[in-house]
Amino acid sequence: MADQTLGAILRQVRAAFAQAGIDGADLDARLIVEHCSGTTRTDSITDPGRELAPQIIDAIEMAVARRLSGEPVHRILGFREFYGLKLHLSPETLEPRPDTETLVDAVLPFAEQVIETKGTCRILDLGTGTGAIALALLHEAPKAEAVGVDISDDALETANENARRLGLGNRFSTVKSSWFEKIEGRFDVIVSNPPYIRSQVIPTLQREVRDFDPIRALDGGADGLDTYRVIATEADRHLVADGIVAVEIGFDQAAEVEKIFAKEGHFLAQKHLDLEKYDRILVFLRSKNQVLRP
Ligand SMILES: C[S@@+](CC[C@H](N)C(=O)[O-])C[C@H]1O[C@@H](n2cnc3c(N)ncnc32)[C@H](O)[C@@H]1O
Repeated sequence: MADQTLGAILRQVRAAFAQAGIDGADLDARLIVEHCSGTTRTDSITDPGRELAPQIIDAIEMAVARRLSGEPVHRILGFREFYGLKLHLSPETLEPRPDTETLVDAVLPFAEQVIETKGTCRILDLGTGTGAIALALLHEAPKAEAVGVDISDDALETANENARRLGLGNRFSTVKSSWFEKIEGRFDVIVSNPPYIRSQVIPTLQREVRDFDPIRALDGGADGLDTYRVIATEADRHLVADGIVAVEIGFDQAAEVEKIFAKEGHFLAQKHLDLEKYDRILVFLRSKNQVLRP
């Protein structure tokens, strides 16, 4: 990189990403340059002539090479924002997606309703990954408590570390378990963004997802619905009488997932759309008479 000022480097990185056909080339360039140089967006506007030190240029060049080889920008940075929280990523955690914020929105009014009557709300997050869903709920509902479950030690370590950094560690605990296997007790809310991609579709996913998100976080079995069957069958043993189950689903899975839950006696209470207007979140109740806050 010949001109080593902040403005020039940003332009060069942006051009390299655009030429490689990277979606969101502008944003990725800015995130990488700001992260490696410790600058802000304001710095690039007010001080574009700032000289960057050689070790910063080296770090930017390395990050650019990783992005050009297909690694997603947040994997390179090592963290991603979710519901306004900075969450660290690790090799076995899924990068939390904006659509999953809808799951937090869907559950929050119910959690607040439970807190008003019971003083707390017990949440079980199945397949917690970075802890995204549980930690966002705990951050928004300061009297709630959550247990994050995962099969991956690496994910549980990362979720605990995220909880600690966010000051939520005293209300968050983790259990290594295959779904409900090692879970004891009952919860007001069971929430999950399970793996829901059909196994045969995985090789066709964008390389950013296929090569960098852990397969275990994506693969939902032959029809993508394996985990919904487990949750629908076993939730009853772990829910209080007026508890709810809220799950994220694939864009075309609403009817099938509703059927799986209905077969086990759960009533569909709410459907929530994602940012692209697909049914993305389903909320189930045990009783038709229960009233949920919208
Ligand atoms: C789609 S990711 C969701 C991660 C996080 N909740 C989020 O929304 O960003 C699914 C998670 O389920 C975990 N998982 C896969 N199989 C599991 C199993 N048998 N038992 C518990 N967790 C499992 C994966 O390790 C992964 O963290």
